[in-house]
Amino acid sequence: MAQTRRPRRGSRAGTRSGTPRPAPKPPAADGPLVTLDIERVAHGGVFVAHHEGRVVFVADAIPGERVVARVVDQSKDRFWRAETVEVLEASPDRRPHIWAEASVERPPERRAGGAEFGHIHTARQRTLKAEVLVDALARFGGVERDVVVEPVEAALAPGVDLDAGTGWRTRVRLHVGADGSVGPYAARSHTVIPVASVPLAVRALAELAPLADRFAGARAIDLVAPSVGDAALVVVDDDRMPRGPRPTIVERVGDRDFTLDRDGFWQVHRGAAATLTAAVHDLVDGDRFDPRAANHDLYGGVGLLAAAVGDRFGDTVRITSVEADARATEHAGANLADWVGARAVTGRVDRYLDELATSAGPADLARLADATVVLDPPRSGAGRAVVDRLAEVRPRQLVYVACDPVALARDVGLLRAHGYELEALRAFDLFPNTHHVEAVVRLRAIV
Ligand SMILES: C[S@@+](CC[C@H](N)C(=O)[O-])C[C@H]1O[C@@H](n2cnc3c(N)ncnc32)[C@H](O)[C@@H]1O
Repeated sequence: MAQTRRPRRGSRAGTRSGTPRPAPKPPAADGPLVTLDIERVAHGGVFVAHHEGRVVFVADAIPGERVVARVVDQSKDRFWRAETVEVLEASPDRRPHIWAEASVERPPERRAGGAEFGHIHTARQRTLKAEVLVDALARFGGVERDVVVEPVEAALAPGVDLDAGTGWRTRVRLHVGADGSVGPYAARSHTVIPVASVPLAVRALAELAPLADRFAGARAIDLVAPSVGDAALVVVDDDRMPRGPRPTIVERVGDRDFTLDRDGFWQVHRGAAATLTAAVHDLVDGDRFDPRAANHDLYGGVGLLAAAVGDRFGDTVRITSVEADARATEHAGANLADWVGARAVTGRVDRYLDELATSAGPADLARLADATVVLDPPRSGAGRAVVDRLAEVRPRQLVYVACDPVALARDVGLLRAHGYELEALRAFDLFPNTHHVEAVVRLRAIV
């Protein structure tokens, strides 16, 4: 079993920048108990109630329920945070939390990180995620739109239980507590919850998890199960481990293989890469696609979504993958090597677009205006600087892959202000039992 000392680069479920987040303030264990009527879902896996004119964000609840909750954070004037301690009137959509059996002490399932919807039946989880997306698009994007969150098969993972929403994660980060216990962080805290197994993970990782106890001196343990080859346990920041070459893994999507660093970014389960590839493949409008234009895959990673475009339109299509991580770009170049029109460049998207906007001559600008741009930014979204630059070079269609509804909605709002229109949207339940939802949208330049 090989180990590496290098912290993993950003992943959807971990720290996306690769730098550890500061520990949030621990929740108060002695806050007041309040009885609350749960009104609706909010972004971030919590639910909205009111108490004496104040908004309360409540964990572990379901709209329609009446609960007793402990207030764990009163530091803000306008809203409090609370955690359900007793359900007085339960929703028919409530079920035992998926962590309940795995946890070795109680009541950690109430605060387990990464499975904020684990107490809700899977179908209702999807309607709640749709409500979050609809609300975010209306509030921050100015778009009224119905949304259906589609279920996703976690392809080829033995032991996956689609109904329970378990057994799908191929990457898991476990943290090591001061007492040497190993497990995920509790929600909004750096308290480690010891778990005997990891219900969201594919079976190969759940089987590896108990071994993590042997690495109590490490800062964290990453469990990685690539679709090709064996699962591995990767120790992060353990000074006892020798430095070595950075190991690579192979992930297979359809009949394409992608090589990447074992600690590099990859989608969080096997069905996710295939689902997003298919969605990008379908959402690019073929009538507007110009194979000779300056097409781009921004935040390109190791070339997954560029490959989706190549698979649809042929490998003579021109496309440039732009990615900040030099190693990922190197892999993208190799992964797309059989494709004559593809190239991969290392760079931050904002700087790359800046340079493009200032150095492009009239012919380049025309090729950019005819282009299709796929973008799959980190959770914080593309943001104003990138959106402004994109709008300047004005590609005729954008296909935007987003893992955060609010960041997506904000960027859609900015793009609409620049004369883009949201034309198509699909949303996927790539992360059952968590509050996360993935959306793929197409926008077109209208003016
Ligand atoms: C959500 S991942 C998408 C990767 C790829 N599209 C895929 O599906 O595998 C975001 C990628 O953006 C890269 N990244 C983050 N910030 C960036 C920036 N400012 N400029 C360029 N790439 C960035 C990360 O290294 C990561 O590979």
